[in-house]
Parts: sequence; C-alpha cells; structure tokens
Amino acid sequence: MSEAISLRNAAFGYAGATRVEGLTLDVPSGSAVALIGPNGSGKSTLLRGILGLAERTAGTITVLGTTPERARPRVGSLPQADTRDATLPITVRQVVTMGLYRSRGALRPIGGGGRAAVASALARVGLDGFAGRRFGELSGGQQQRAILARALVADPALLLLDEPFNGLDRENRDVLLELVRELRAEGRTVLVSTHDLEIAKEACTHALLLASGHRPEQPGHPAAFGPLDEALTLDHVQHAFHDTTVELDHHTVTTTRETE
Ligand SMILES: Nc1ncnc2c1ncn2[C@@H]1O[C@H](COP(=O)(O)OP(=O)(O)OP(=O)(O)O)[C@@H](O)[C@H]1O
Repeated sequence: MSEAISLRNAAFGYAGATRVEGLTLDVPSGSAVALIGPNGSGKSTLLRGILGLAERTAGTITVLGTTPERARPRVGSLPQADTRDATLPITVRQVVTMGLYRSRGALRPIGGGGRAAVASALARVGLDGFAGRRFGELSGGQQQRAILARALVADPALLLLDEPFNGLDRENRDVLLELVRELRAEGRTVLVSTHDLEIAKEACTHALLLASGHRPEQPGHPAAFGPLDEALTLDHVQHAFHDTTVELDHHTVTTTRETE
C-alpha cells in the first residue's frame, strides 16, 4: 500500500455541521506531514476524522487501506494537551497501558508481552524509571512524553500528533523532534499539527496547510498539500492565514489573530 491515508472531497465536523472540507489528497506511507493552519481551521477535527471520532459529513476516507474505525488499532494518537485530565490518580504505567486496550480490548490481560511493550515505550520517550509515578505529578513535558509512549505502545503504523510541541521546553522539544524523525525512519507515517515551521522543516517530508473560512461559522479548507518545499512557501502560508498578518520570524508563524 503506497498511501497511508486517502481523502476524496472529504469533510468532517460535529452534529452534522462541517468544520473542515474539500480534502482530496493521498498521504504517502512513511511520510511525515506537518499540519499547519490558524486556530479553528480544522486541524484537530481532521485528525479526529482520521481516527473516526469526528463525523464524516461528505466524501470518502481510507486509512491504512480500510475505514478509520477498522484502522484504529494500528493508529496511535496524541491529543491536544488541554483535552487531558491530569488529576486522575493513575500511574504512568497505567496511562501507557491504555494504549494497548485499543488493539487487545480492556478485559483481556496484558501479559508479559504487554508489560515489555509498556517498558520499551517508556524507555523510548526517555521515561524509564517513571512507570510507578503518578501521572499528575509529572511536569507538562514529561506528561506529554508519557502520552506519546501510550501512542507508541501498540506499534502503530500511523501516528497522529496534535500540537505535541506546544508548551515544551527546548530539551523536551528536541527529544520529541528526534523521535518523529526516528518513527519516520522506521517506515511509520506521522501527521503532526504545529504552528512552528522550524519543526515542520526539521522533521517533516510533507505539509498540509489549512485555511479557515472567511467567517467563523464557515469550515476550513486546504490551502496547499505536497512535499515540504513545494507546499510550505510564504505564498501558501499567507493564503492559509489569510486575514491575519503573517511573519516568518525565526521560522515561526506569528499572526495577529493567534491567541496561543
Ligand atoms: N467537539 C466539538 N463540537 C463542536 N464543534 C467543535 C468541536 N471541536 C471543535 N469544534 C469546532 O470546529 C472548528 C475547528 O476546530 P479545530 O479544533 O478542529 O481547529 P484547529 O485548527 O485544531 O484549531 P486550534 O489551532 O485552535 O487547535 C472550530 O470552529 C471549533 O469551534
């Protein structure tokens, strides 16, 4: 299979209301795609649509050769940090083990193989020795890495990372950047939403730019998709961030409308 994800005029949204539309593209297997666009352009909604968690309101989608629902056990995801509940009294080991439930079912015992997979996922993100710690006691960057271990533990063919670099210090950012490169080198496909063009340039092969609708109630739509050099041009970035001032200062997109 040469495409990890195929979209044909696909649109996604909630309760029948489309939030991102007009998506016709093939994400090559083994590519790392930077998903870039202003707040509200539908980056998270698209990632949720690929997981089968947002509603498909038009078109078709194929993920790893099948439907999003059937593909889900082979897809690892890292949701946006603000959607997580860090107050739950659970250990880091329990958080990472949850990543195995999707492929094995919550009621089946995890077994020695599962325990080894949890240990190796934690080692991979630099959290060996943290398995017994309470998740809520970790720093933000360490929590991010634990959630990434949860996304990696079931050996996914496709990884969907929603703003994984937000709020990370330099060290955590470099660990994550290197990991994205490694995951791609292993032949996995990675989609990563980010506001940081430096990250896109350092770790990604392709870019998908989303523009928001001209009015807030209008859905977002693609402004460009392709190999990084072709898609991530100043023109395309300005189109995606259309009614805002765009600066490409130190490779970071800054717009007047951005609040984060
Ligand atoms: N669960 C939901 N139910 C209804 N509408 C939603 C839901 N989640 C997001 N939306 C709406 O969908 C639109 C797109 O939001 P989305 O979170 O996908 O954008 P985004 O590009 O990821 O933005 P950000 O950069 O702020 O994360 C917004 O108008 C948002 O209000």
